[in-house]
Amino acid sequence: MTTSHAASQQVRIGADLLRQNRLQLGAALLLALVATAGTLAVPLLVKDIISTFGQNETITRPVILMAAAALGSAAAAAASSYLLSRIGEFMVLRLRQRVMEHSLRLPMSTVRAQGAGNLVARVTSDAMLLRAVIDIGVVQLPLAALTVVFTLVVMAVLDWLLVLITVGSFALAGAAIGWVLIRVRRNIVEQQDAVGELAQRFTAYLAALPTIKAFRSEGRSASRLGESAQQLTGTSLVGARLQMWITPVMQLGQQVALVGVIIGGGARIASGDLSVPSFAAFLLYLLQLVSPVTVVATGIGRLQAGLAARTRFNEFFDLAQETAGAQPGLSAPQPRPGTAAVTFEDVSFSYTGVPVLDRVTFTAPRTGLTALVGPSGAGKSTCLTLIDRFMHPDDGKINILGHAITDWPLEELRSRVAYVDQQFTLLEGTVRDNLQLGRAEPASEEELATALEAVGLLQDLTSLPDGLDTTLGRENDLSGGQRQRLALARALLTDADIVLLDEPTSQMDSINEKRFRQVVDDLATTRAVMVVAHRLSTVQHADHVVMLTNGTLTDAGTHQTLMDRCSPYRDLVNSQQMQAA
Ligand SMILES: Nc1ncnc2c1ncn2[C@@H]1O[C@H](COP(=O)(O)OP(=O)(O)OP(=O)(O)O)[C@@H](O)[C@H]1O
Repeated sequence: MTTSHAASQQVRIGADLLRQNRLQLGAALLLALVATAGTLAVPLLVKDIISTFGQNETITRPVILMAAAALGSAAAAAASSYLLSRIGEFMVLRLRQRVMEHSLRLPMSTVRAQGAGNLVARVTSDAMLLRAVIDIGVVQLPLAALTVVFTLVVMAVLDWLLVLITVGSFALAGAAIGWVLIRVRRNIVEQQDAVGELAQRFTAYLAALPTIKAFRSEGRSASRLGESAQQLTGTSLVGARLQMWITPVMQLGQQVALVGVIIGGGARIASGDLSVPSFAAFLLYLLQLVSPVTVVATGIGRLQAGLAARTRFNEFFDLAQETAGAQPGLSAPQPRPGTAAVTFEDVSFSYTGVPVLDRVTFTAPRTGLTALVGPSGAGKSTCLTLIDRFMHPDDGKINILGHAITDWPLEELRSRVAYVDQQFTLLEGTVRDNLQLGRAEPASEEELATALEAVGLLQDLTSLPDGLDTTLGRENDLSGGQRQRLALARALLTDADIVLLDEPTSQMDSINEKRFRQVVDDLATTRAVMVVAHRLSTVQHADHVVMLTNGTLTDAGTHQTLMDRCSPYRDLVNSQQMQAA
């Protein structure tokens, strides 16, 4: 059963905005209307001033009115624009928060398929594009359209024939731009895909930087990245070639209108159908019309970009989150007494169609150390990831603490399983944050010290510049072995019933490996500890050994039983003893 957040996660800009910003949006709209009214009033006031000259009256009043209209309009426009920016920023904030949370709740396979860089591009550039929908679409565009209509109405009152000339000229330009805008939207989706692809490749190359440097591949890698950047540039240039027409075509429309209006207006004045002040006001309106008409034309282009970004967000929010397991609301199951910690029954699993585990059956008891051994690629790590439900078996049954794995709500399952992966991952955060990752409640100083002492890290970490509050990840990093021991201390600080350790001693020296064995033995007295290990010395004393070869179970039992009856295991042990000798 998947958590079907999809429908509720969709980006519904209109509904979202109205719900959360009703007052601010109303104020922004009102201020924008005031600004537009002020702008519209100015030419009429100019007409009054010209008429006043003819009547030999004082012009003080219309001049003051005109100045007040112009200044008031500017102030209202500024305030409206700030309010809109504010609404847009908060919408982008909420969207970014949702994208990041949704990304973290996706299944690992989906995150791998999407690529980290692609997800980063959503939070950065896609979110910025979507902001345009607020900046432009909510107030500016409707208001500009309204201004155009009002202006045309006032112009029609001044002279209907000249308005027909104006509308005809702009309509021709509009039709040409409409053709362009349809293509702009398609191009913007392609551009955003290319931005995601570039970010994805760059992130992957940065993650592999030590290898790139070690193999002197900076130049070759840079030129491959350059190719991705070139692809993006190619797509962006197609967009630029489309968009370059918008403003010139609008200006052309305006020039045609201007010439037509001047010729037509001249004829109308000569025939006595139009007064000079009205013609002056008409011309001012015509000049004023260009700005809102251009806002409409370019605004529709930016709106298209925002809507294209919205489509990408909706596709992203359609990705199903991790399966939640048991129905929400049902009380979480309790471990069944007397049952094994982990049971695999005929479990099969494949990565995108390639079989990795084939009907694997084994049991890990409730307490004690279970070792998963076998040649490289046998499927040992895959078994651990299935236990933490990062992935699902294609077939077979996995039971955890007496219940089918899917009967556990995901959160509950993971609170009962502590997992130390092969990369002994550290988060960018303080040592303390890293240690407490699996805990609901913060650990006391004493608990932290005990866990660090147990893995032999107390001295190393307390002598860092800020002790346990030192931030790891950028300037301060730990050695491979220290990372491994910190990851183990993190598992010690949880009260998980099952501890999964994937290659936990691969980077430890012999002193720390010995210490590790002691820690694991102590842990295994009260919990189930499952260890994947290549170095059999780490796990030879295990209560239970499970050997896998090529995705199938070879044998399971104590070390001695397997030595007696399982020749592949014997060979594995002997080959390591020979290497050690
Ligand atoms: N993300 C993945 N996508 C596709 N195939 C994968 C993925 N991870 C592992 N595999 C494949 O699954 C098989 C089992 O891998 P797994 O890591 O479980 O083996 P392992 O026994 O732990 O190996 P090792 O001891 O080398 O760590 C291998 O053939 C591997 O190539």
